[in-house]
Amino acid sequence: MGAWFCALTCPTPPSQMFEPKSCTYTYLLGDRESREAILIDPVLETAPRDAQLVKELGLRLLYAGQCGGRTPGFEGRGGWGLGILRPFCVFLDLALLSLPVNTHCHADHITGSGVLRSLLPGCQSVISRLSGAQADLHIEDGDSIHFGRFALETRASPGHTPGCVTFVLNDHSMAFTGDALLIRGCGRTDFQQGCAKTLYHSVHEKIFTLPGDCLIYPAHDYHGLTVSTVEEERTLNPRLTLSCEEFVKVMDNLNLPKPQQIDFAVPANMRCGIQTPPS
Ligand SMILES: N[C@@H](CCC(=O)N[C@@H](CCS)C(=O)NCC(=O)O)C(=O)O
Ligand SMILES: [Fe+2]
Repeated sequence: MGAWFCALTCPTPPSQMFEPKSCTYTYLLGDRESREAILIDPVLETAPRDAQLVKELGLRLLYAGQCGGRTPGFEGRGGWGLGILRPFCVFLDLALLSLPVNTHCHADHITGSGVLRSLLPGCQSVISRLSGAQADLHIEDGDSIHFGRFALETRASPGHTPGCVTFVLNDHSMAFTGDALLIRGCGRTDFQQGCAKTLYHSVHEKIFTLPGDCLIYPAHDYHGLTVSTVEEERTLNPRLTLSCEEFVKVMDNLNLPKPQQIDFAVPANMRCGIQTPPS
């Protein structure tokens, strides 16, 4: 496989970038040939680290413009933005950018997307339309985000929030599940219009239907775990192996403390994590 994580010289095993305060994983994926890259779930505090890595790796500018149909960069089912056709990808020699995409409107940290837009000129943020959050580009179920020879397929996986999506690499070798599916766990459903029944169906229909050896990369881990597989979670996840009815009961009785940053993270993330949001 030609997609790599984080280090050009280290295609395997994939590495992840960690933000310790919220235990968030940020993933950098790129195509060796074109140098186009995508950042999944960047965090405000570690955005400078991510930008530095993008620069060190000599990534080319991936410019995400609004577009009305099929473009070299995006293939969506519906119309994009205002339907104005503009090129999605513009390459600038040694430009320093990748595309930050968010699996959902996070409650526990402020997204790094807004800061990355400043640190890496031309960088544009992506989130699902159903999140209701502001971004340069809004994606929907079935949309593909291309980077070089690769693409991430967007699979709507609501339940933790209504706008949650899972990104699946086009060869189905890895899935970035956000907070829908965590390793031996799943996202809570007690805020942000969460719904346990919806989450159960999302995971079973959109993630557990992937090949058993598909790698699962979540947005968080609180136990030091880094990666799982569809087969592992299908058989070992203590919540998602229950019946839907039992799952709902478990989720209704988690009694977790609310995330420390929720009161300011959610409003900020609705505005791309910055005070001056993209229009
Ligand atoms: N203690 C953390 C918040 C932990 C938390 O609530 N995590 C969420 C995912 C981020 S919105 C979650 O869904 N957890 C599920 C679980 O079973 O732990 C903090 O204060 O930030
Ligand atoms: Fe979350």
